[in-house]
Amino acid sequence: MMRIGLIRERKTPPDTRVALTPKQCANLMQQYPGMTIVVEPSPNRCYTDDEYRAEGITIQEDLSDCDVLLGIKEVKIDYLIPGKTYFFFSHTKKKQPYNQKLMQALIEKKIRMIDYECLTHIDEQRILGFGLYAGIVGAHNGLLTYGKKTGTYQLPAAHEVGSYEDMLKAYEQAIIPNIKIVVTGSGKVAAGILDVMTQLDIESVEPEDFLTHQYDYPVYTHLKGAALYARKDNDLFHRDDFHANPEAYKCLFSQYVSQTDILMNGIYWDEKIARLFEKQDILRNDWRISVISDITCDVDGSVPINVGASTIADPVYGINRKTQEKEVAFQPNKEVIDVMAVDNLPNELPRDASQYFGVHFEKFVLSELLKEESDIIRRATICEDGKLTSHYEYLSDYAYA
Ligand SMILES: NC(=O)c1ccc[n+]([C@@H]2O[C@H](COP(=O)([O-])OP(=O)(O)OC[C@H]3O[C@@H](n4cnc5c(N)ncnc54)[C@H](O)[C@@H]3O)[C@@H](O)[C@H]2O)c1
Repeated sequence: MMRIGLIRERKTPPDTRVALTPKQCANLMQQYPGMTIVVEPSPNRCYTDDEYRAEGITIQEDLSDCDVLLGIKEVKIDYLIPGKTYFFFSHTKKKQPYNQKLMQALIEKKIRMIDYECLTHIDEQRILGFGLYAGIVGAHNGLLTYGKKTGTYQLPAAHEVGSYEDMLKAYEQAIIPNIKIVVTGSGKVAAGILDVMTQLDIESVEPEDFLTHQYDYPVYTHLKGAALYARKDNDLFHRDDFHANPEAYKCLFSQYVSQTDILMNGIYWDEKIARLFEKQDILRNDWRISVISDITCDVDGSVPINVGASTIADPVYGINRKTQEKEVAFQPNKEVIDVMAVDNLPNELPRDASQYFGVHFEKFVLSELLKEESDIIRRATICEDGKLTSHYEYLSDYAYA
């Protein structure tokens, strides 16, 4: 017997995504007769309370009779119910200062905190995330921006269209000019970007050909691993060594800046990893990139001209190549590079993103949760019974302060 509650998102602005769609809830209750799923009402969720009711799901304010509570973003401390098992993105595993109080409250309230971000397969690949839809929306926004900046074609904004299916209908009319696109990354974001490239019939070409050929149709090349990084001492690339010693590697992107119209950035990045280019590179005479869709979206990170996250309502800003100052976007000249830096891209297609998330939650996580013992759940449990679990003891000074 397990009672699962879908909690209401309370951050401002409210996140509209949800861990399970109405249909997924109904299917799970049918599949597992001992399981009940109830939903806390919400005026903002991308699936309405009525859509849950229509599938026979109970809407209830008080979730204290549930065993497991599923959210998306950090739960406000006052709303944490002591002793429960919670799943959400807690953003505590890197000792994020802004969530230290939340971490301490999880300990105090003896909550079993299972963080979606920490659910991994044995090889450390993440199981759950919204990266695919970040990649899809980020690629779409990059193309939309290029069309608007150059006046060559128009695409509707993803959040105006509302679903990926309808976005694909818009692609049937879109004629993309003979541009060259670089896609970076090796995870779920990159998979989403590549999906859009395929849907728009943009041809894939090898990195060497991309650098040396011009094409009379739109093309992209996908840079990851050895095509993007090489050891400084011997020019080789080994994935495990790169993950362990990123400082020993240089980035090979610089040769692409003279051959690329749009950069779609979907890499994993941290401060030890070389940037794709340096700020002063945008002054190069051979600089060609006019749009950067920085889906990775670290401020002053792998894309050093990311000067801050933008919003779904106002997703793009310009960066003047000479002054490096922010300017209005979509100016039809080469002196301003347009940067798309939305950091909550999946919220543009929240119904698709939630559906995708729910499928993976059901497939890889729920079955583990129902087991007596699960390595996947154990590895992702940050704390329980008022203590950090052994995997997360490194958080002691942060969690018990
Ligand atoms: N803008 C947005 O709305 C948005 C949404 C989701 C994700 N993102 C960002 O996009 C980036 C990529 O996300 P993703 O979903 O593709 O990630 P992912 O976990 O699916 O893939 C990450 C990839 O990076 C590789 N990698 C390289 N060095 C690594 C290291 N030191 N540690 C871990 N992995 C390493 C992994 O092997 C993996 O292939 C992240 O920075 C993420 O924060 C942005």
